[in-house]
Amino acid sequence: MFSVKPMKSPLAKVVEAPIHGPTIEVHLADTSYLPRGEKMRKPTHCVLTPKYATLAERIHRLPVYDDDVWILSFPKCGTTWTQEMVWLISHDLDYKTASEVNLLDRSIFLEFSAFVLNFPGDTIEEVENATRPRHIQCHLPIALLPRQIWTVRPKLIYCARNPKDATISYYHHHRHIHGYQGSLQEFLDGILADQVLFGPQIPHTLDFWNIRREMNILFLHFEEMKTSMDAVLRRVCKYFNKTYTDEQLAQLANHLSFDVMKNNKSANNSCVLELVESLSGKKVENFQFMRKGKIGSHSEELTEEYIRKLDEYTQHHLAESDFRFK
Ligand SMILES: Nc1ncnc2c1ncn2[C@@H]1O[C@H](COP(=O)(O)OS(=O)(=O)O)[C@@H](OP(=O)(O)O)[C@H]1O
Repeated sequence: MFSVKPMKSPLAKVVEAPIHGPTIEVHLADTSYLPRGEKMRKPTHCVLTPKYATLAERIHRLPVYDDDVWILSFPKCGTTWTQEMVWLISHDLDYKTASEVNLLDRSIFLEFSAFVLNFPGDTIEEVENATRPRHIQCHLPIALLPRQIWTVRPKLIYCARNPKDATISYYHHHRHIHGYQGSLQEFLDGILADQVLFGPQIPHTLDFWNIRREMNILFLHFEEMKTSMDAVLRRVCKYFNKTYTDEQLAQLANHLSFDVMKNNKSANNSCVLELVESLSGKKVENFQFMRKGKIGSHSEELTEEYIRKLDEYTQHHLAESDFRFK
C-alpha cells in the first residue's frame, strides 16, 4: 500500500517531539482504486509518525457505514468548529447531550492514537465500536483513508483554510502541544519543504476538491464560516436534510461563535491539553486550542518575505487548479 522512509531534514529533528516522536514520509503506492475526480493528481507523500505506520493497515481496512459522517481536514483549518456544527445540526440541536458528552467522544479523532506516544487508548477501536451514526474526524490525505469510503459513500465534509493562517496556527500548536523547540523561520521553511506533520496542506485540500462532486463532499471554508455563518449553516442543514427556524439557526450561530466555543469545556479541546500535561508532566502554558479564531492573523507574525514565499508556494500548487483559498 505504501512505503515509509525516515525524514532526515533538520526540521524532522526539531519536531522530534516528546509527544509524538520523530516523523516519517509515507509514500503512497497503489492508488488506482481512488475516485478519478476532476484533474486528479497522483497522490505523493504525507508526513506522519512511525506509530502511524503500525496502524495504517487497520485504518485502511476499517469498515465504513453509509450513515457515517466523516469530518475531513488538514490540521488547524477549523476541524473542531466544523465537528460541533455538524454534530448539532445532524442531532436535532441536542445542546443537552452536546454539553454533557465531550466533542472528542461525540466525533472521534480516528488516528489520534498514532500521534501520542504512550496514548492510553485506541481511537481506531473507539471508531469501530462507536454507536451509529458515527461521527469521525480525520486529518489523513485521501489515499490513506479507509478504502471502503469510496464504495460505501458515507457523508464527507471537508473544511479548508487559507494556508498562511493555518500555518501560523499550526506553529503555535507545535510549540505548545508537540513540544516544538525550533524557530518560526525553521517551521516555515519546513512547511515550504513539505516536511511538517500531515503535510503538505495544499495537495491535501486539492485532492478533496477534485472529487467533491463525484463523492458529494460538502466543501466548506473556515473563512466562510467566519464571515457568512448563516449561509454555511443553511448549506449544512440542506446536506443533512434538516430544517430549523431562523431563531434556531441564530441560536446555533451564537453557540458556534468564537467566544462562546472558547468557554465551552465540552467543545474547546481543553481535555487534550490536560492529556498532554499528564503525559509530558509539564504544564501547557499560554495556549488554548481556541487561540485567535480570526481571518488574516498571520499578518501579525509573518514577515513580508515569508508572506511572499508562502504566496508563491500556494500559487505554484494551485497553478493547474480552479480551486482558490478564501
Ligand atoms: N468557533 C470558532 N470560531 C473561530 N475560530 C475557531 C472556532 N473554533 C476553533 N477555531 C479556530 O480553529 C483553529 C483550530 O483548528 P482545528 O480545530 O482544525 O485544529 S485541530 O487540527 O483540530 O487541532 C484555531 O485557529 P487559530 O486561532 O488561528 O489558531 C482556532 O482558534
